Amino acid sequence: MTPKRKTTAKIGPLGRQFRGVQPQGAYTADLFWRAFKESLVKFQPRVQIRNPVMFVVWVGSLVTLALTIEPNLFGPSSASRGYNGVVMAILVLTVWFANYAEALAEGRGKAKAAALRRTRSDLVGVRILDDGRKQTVPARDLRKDDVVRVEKDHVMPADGEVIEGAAYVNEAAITGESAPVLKEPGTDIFSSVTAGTTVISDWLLIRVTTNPGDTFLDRMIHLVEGAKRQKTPNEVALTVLLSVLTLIFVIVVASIAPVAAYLQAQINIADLVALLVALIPTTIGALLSAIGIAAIDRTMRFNVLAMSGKAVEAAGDVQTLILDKTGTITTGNREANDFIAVAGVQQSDLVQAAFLASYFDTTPEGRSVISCSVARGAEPAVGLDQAKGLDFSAQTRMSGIDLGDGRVIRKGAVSAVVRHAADEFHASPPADLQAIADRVSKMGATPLAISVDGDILGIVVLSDTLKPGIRERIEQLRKMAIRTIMVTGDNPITAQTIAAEAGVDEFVAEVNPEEKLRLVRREQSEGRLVAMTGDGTNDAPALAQADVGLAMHSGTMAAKEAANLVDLDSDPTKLTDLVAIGKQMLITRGALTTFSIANDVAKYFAIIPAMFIVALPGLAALNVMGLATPRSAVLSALIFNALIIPLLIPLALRGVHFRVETAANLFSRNLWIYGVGGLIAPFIGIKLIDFLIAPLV
Ligand SMILES: Nc1ncnc2c1ncn2[C@@H]1O[C@H](COP(=O)(O)OP(=O)(O)OP(=O)(O)O)[C@@H](O)[C@H]1O
Ligand SMILES: [K+]
Ligand SMILES: [Mg+2]
Repeated sequence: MTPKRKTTAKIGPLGRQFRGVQPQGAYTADLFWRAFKESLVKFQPRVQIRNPVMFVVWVGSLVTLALTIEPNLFGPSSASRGYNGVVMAILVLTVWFANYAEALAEGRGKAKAAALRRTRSDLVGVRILDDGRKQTVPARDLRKDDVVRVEKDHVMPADGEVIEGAAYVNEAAITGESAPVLKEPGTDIFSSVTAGTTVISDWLLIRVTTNPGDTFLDRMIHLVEGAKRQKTPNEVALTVLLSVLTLIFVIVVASIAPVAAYLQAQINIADLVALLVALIPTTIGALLSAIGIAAIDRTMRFNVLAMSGKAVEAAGDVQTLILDKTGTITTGNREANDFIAVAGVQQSDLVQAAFLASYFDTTPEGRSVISCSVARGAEPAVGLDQAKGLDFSAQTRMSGIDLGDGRVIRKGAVSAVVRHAADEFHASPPADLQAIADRVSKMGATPLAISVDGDILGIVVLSDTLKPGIRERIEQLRKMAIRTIMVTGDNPITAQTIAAEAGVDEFVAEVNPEEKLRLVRREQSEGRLVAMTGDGTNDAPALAQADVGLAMHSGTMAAKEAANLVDLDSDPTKLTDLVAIGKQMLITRGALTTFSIANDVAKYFAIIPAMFIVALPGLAALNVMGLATPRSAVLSALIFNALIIPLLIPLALRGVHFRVETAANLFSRNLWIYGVGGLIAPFIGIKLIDFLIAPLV
């Protein structure tokens, strides 16, 4: 059992139509300055070659550099040194803008990674040797199974498991959440500690569970830094498409030279380069990687760690969302608030049995049963010291106690307790039990049956409430054509009530963790991309199988390792935010690709007539923009081509405005805005630039 119970029901972007609620990480002057330095480093050929579109521009700037030095390098040319030099300068600027966009997108991740590195660099641990001696060693010398003692105000040197002591730990360095967490031995979650967190009271004895380099902190640094950032599948596909487009334009432009020679039209190589750069999709080529990095950065500001860009991208394409009932759709603070005895049983006997059944039950449900039963007069019985507790498990759906006097008390899902009574005591359930349970379930509450030696005394009512806003969220998911499936270990009637209240498309009740895995597989076999959340070790297989697996940081290490996203706030409803972030990234990419390609059409009308005006006066008809001179036409187109990049950087980093609507609506709206807008903008922009620079050239 894991406490995915968060009292706060945070409703993120989707609930507020995404706009204006993105976490604000301001771009500081320092970030701009760092990005500037980084952008210069990116001029290296081995960086440029990774982006074929911009690489062509980069090569173009070398060619025009050569022409600036020797204008007649490729044969007699009417272009002056100065003209070639200006073309070169604009091309260098174009490459630089692309470098800057990427550097700016990477900046925050790098800054965060640097902070995490600092945390890691000065970690030391006090190792306890077999003979009991203490030895202070740097964290990098600690190995799996070493035992270390961590005192108040010390930073945890390694990931580990508490084996002795109890202390409050501040995990802010990792999770950003400064509320201290109590760590103690013996529980799945509360006994695991993370390197980089600080003990703020008492002391702990820790058994190290990871070797240096494998800690969660190391993994975080690795991820955040994106050092080995891999292109996502869609990004690769788009890069290939843009490269092919670029190659086609290289061939087209190269074939202009012989045509011109045949027509005896003298054309300048610098103009050919300019034409090529204007035609290839430089806008999206320059901004593509920034869009992807910015999306990962945005998940990070939501306090979600993405194991890869692929996970964020997949979130945008998800078609099925598998959501837990308790703690995801409902607040998960299931509270015992009533006891209903079956006919012939005293209410006080039921209350007392419920109390005893929960005596060793440390789950929130168990503690709640204790406090409610104590309020109604239950009290510890004699002989509890010889009693043996039975922990709750999602498999058995029961918990309980075996008392010293031989009594066996059980509490759990009604079907589980009925089976237990039949199997162990050959007892059949009271006649009115099912009716009481169904009545409770119909209200959306969870009935727990209590049995003593197979006699079922009645029902404890665990009530739970829907998270505020969850219904709206699910409605929005439906509008985006995402199927929602609620899974729960609870009984079918409670499940149905909650499912109806929340408005999910489907629900599956009485599931155990293996069935979650099967459900993920079933959806995938029907060709859908599946997302799910989880926190327990039991959830790990399903998290690994899902296309998007979001693990809770409060969960077990196994779950976190299996998932491709980890929520440091442990708020499972964030899955819906991640879908929004992923979708927004895909939409931004699509919109800017449309814009980029539409944009290039206009430049063709500026440059072609300018190039051939002398040889083919008839082409003047193409000069629809009425640009001043051939020179100013080429330069205006090129300047516009460069300037559009920085103008669109904010949009690339922020993402285009995202609204919940169907894919078809979205597509046609974006086609209008970015397609038609992309067609018109350069006509205006180039004309304006031409007007400004005409007197100068
Ligand atoms: N502490 C407990 N002791 C005994 N029975 C419990 C306890 N907690 C839950 N149960 C019973 O076991 C069932 C299954 O619990 P489980 O945690 O697997 O699922 P759930 O919490 O109901 O749903 P979800 O999968 O949405 O979290 C519950 O519906 C309830 O009937
Ligand atoms: K272009
Ligand atoms: Mg549960």
